[in-house]
Amino acid sequence: MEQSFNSEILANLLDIIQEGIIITDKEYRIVYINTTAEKLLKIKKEEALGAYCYDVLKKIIDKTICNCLKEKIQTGREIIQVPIYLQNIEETFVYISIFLPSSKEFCIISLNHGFPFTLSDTILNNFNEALLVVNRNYQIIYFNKKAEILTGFSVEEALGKSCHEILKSTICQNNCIIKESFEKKNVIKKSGIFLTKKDMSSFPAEIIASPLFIGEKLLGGLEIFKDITFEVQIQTILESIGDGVFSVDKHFKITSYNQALEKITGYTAKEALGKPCYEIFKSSLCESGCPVARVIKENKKLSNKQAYFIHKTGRKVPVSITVSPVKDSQGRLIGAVETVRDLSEISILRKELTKTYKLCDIISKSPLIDRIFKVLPDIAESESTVLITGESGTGKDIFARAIHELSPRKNGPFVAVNCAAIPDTLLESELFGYKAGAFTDAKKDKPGRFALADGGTLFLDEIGEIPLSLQAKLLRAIETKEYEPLGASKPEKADVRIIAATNQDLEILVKEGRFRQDLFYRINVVRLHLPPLRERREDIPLLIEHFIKKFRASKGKEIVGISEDALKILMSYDFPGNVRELENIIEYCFIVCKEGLIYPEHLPDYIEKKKEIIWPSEHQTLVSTPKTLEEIEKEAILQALRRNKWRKMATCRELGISKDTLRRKLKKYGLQDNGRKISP
Ligand SMILES: Nc1ncnc2c1ncn2[C@@H]1O[C@H](COP(=O)(O)OP(=O)(O)OP(=O)(O)O)[C@@H](O)[C@H]1O
Repeated sequence: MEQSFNSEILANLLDIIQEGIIITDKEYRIVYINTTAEKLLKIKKEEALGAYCYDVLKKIIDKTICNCLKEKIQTGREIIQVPIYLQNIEETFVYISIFLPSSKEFCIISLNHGFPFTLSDTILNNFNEALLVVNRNYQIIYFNKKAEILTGFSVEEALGKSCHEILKSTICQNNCIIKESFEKKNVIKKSGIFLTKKDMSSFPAEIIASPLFIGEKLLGGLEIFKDITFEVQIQTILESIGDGVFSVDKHFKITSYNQALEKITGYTAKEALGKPCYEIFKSSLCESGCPVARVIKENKKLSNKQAYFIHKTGRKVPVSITVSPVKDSQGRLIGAVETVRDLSEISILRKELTKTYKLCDIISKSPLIDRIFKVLPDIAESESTVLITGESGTGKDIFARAIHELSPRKNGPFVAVNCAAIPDTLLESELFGYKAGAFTDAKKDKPGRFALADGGTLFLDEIGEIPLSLQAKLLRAIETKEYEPLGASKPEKADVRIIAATNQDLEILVKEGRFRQDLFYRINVVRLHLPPLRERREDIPLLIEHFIKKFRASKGKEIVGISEDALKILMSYDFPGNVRELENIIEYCFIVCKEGLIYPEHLPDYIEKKKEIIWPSEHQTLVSTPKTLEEIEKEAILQALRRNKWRKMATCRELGISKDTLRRKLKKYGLQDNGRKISP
């Protein structure tokens, strides 16, 4: 049968090719076997010729495979490139192809020295990544289509070459990745390596190298490489922006992660990549309303959602996040990208802006008040007499209470006396008490405020109103801690700390001879001046909120805040009655307003009219246009009230009218109805 192939040239040619060739007759008896096939099958030409091919092959091919091949040949079917494992000494893999010419006169069996792929060539060529396979000597034995495109070398140029000649990567010389994978017997992945193409241009690549073993025996290795120019460009962009950016796949695994995020979360990209996003960010939204899940589900962008992350150190980081869906080239959803803005600084600034100081029941955001807060504990700690000055309603009373609360006397009584509210004739017995029989109505002993305040604090409000006749006795009581109740034969002791307050200028009263200088010096040991509300307008919104809360609780009305317009009006109002006036205004609003927000129409009328008629500014002349006598009188009373900080008694004194007359005039001009509290 050899004669059928009597062309010696053909026989010689077949003999030198690297492919094993066996030719059988139609009975599948071997009529030709070339040298490569002899070597591969470990059989001598003489033994093989005339033998049935499957008798020869089954010695080195797994029986089941051999039977399967036999069956196929017998049914006349061709076999192309089936990888088979030869159980010869070298234990190699070969591709077996069996061609049956149409005449079916003979059959050609070819044995390709191949590699143990279970994937067919078609699959490998359609593989998305460039792929090459090397043998143990780093010679390329497989090179797919993508590898051709990426490197510019054809498969013919690549096969048989050493891989470094084709890939020419920056790590080929010293850090050969495939060599490393052989040594470590593991898959190695490297990114940011530059590969040089056939045309000498280069591109950044990611390479995965894997050794190929059969049992313990190293056969070679494969390299998968891809051009990551786009990713590098994107990464460069991502690194150059200040916001944190990361992307996740559909399973919430982090696929990219920029440097800004490392700062926000404390986790490096290395720690984060490949992890589920909730493990890294631990956001306040992770469990309840995961925005990434929502975006993936609804395929819709989500903007500026406020949340916080937990930093690696456990600190809460306030953030604003925007999440967008990510699609592949065919428009299929493949994940999401999230941008993260760190709001820490903004919230620090916001906190700074909304910083409020609170001490006991006093709230403020004014640095002027904060300065007082800072010294108040020390003042409280001392036993010194304190003089609190400030216009009416600025908070002298609550500051006095705060001093008491912070002092070592806090468990003792706090007794307040408004010296202006008690008629001069009664003030002495009110302060010092009396003994039974001291005067006609004195049936039994009555302790005074000094006695009641024993071991605690006595707050003498409006101390400027104390008549001169009583000032000497008061001075003695403060200095010696001893006093004599009316009708007493001997002094009594009272361990009292004095806090005095006034809205008058005591120095002027001293000059005018209406206040004793020695008493003034005695009480003016520590002086606190409370600025009027118009000098700390920043407190207005805060106090409005405070009073709304207070009245909401006590009056049970669902008033939740103040409208911008109403706030604007109050912000530009001068508040001659200070915090007390503001408190009264809000209380008035709680009567007029049903629920929701306080609007301008809920504010007392006089506030809007103040500049026109009711509250002329201090510099406005009384008679700028012709006025009626009544108008002049009304304005004169208002000016006097203003000068006397809205105190009736002082106003009466200045105008030389009685309290009754003033009361009538105020009623006549409707001044009581305007919401302003006028002190006695
Ligand atoms: N900073 C503040 N925070 C909260 N409430 C305040 C503040 N300042 C004043 N108030 C409230 O305003 C009202 C008036 O304050 P307070 O009676 O202390 O003023 P005052 O200066 O003693 O007035 P007067 O001189 O007329 O006696 C009180 O209800 C008080 O609780």
